[in-house]
Amino acid sequence: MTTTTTTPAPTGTAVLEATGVTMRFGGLTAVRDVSLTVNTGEIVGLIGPNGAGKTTFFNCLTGLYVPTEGRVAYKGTTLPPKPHLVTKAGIARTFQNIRLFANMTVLENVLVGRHTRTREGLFSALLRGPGFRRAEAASTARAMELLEFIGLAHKADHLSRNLPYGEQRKLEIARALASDPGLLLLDEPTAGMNPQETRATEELVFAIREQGTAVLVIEHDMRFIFNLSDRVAVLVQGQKLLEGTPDIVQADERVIAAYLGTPMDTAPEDEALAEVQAAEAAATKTETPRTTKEDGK
Ligand SMILES: Nc1ncnc2c1ncn2[C@@H]1O[C@H](COP(=O)(O)OP(=O)(O)OP(=O)(O)O)[C@@H](O)[C@H]1O
Repeated sequence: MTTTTTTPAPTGTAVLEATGVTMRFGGLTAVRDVSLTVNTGEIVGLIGPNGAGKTTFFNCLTGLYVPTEGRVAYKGTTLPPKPHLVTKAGIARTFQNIRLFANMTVLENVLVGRHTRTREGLFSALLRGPGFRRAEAASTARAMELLEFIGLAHKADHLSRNLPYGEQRKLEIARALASDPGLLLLDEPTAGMNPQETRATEELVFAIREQGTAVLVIEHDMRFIFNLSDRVAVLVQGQKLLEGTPDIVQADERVIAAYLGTPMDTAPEDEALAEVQAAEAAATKTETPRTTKEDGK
């Protein structure tokens, strides 16, 4: 079978350009020389086995980590590695584990996400002058709009800890959207969801794209990712193994091998493919008896 590493023509201008991003933790290189572009109007999926470096890469994009090497640019401007400045620039994210303010209401949680878009400072807030009140009203209106959008407006005054799990995940997305991002990063948005909730999340992500926000999403649910994404990038052992349309990626033998845990060498391109094919051919020829394998002898 012939495999191709193809990146389709960009659908718009680049929103995110990560170039040669490397992140080392002492002796461990969690992300190695990864480049990735997300264009306006795109949903891009990022997949890879556990420990492949996906979240570390997200952390490099959002300023939580300062990459050891590489550059991250948003709409052509290099981003400073500071989370609040990255959010202010136009990139918002959700986390693998829910990070809501449990004792705040649904509306308040979304309002927290608005703070980077509110100009009013501390004095204005303390004095509660007309400027502050106008800004506060505008923020509340926008937050309510977002709650309508995700279908939680009727629960605006509920404590977030009382929401069912699927709604908490939705609320996290609303909070991220409150900063009016041009790019939304979702880290495993369907983790722990039932099939209906997953389906609803898929619809929500499409709607977010319709509204003009590009999306980069990490997911382990392959059906979700291949349905959703215009393009999928695969990370294995910190390196980008390949990138392409869902059709190309899901048919790629290296991806199948990586998910089955076949060890990869340093080069993720043709060398690795040759290794995987050679290993598979050897395994077919030897046909080791099952009992010997299970005994590990
Ligand atoms: N702060 C850290 N310090 C040291 N090592 C780290 C740190 N963060 C991540 N790592 C290591 O970097 C590698 C990549 O981890 P990362 O969490 O980015 O993978 P992942 O692809 O997101 O995995 P998963 O799908 O399980 O969430 C792992 O070996 C992990 O142990």
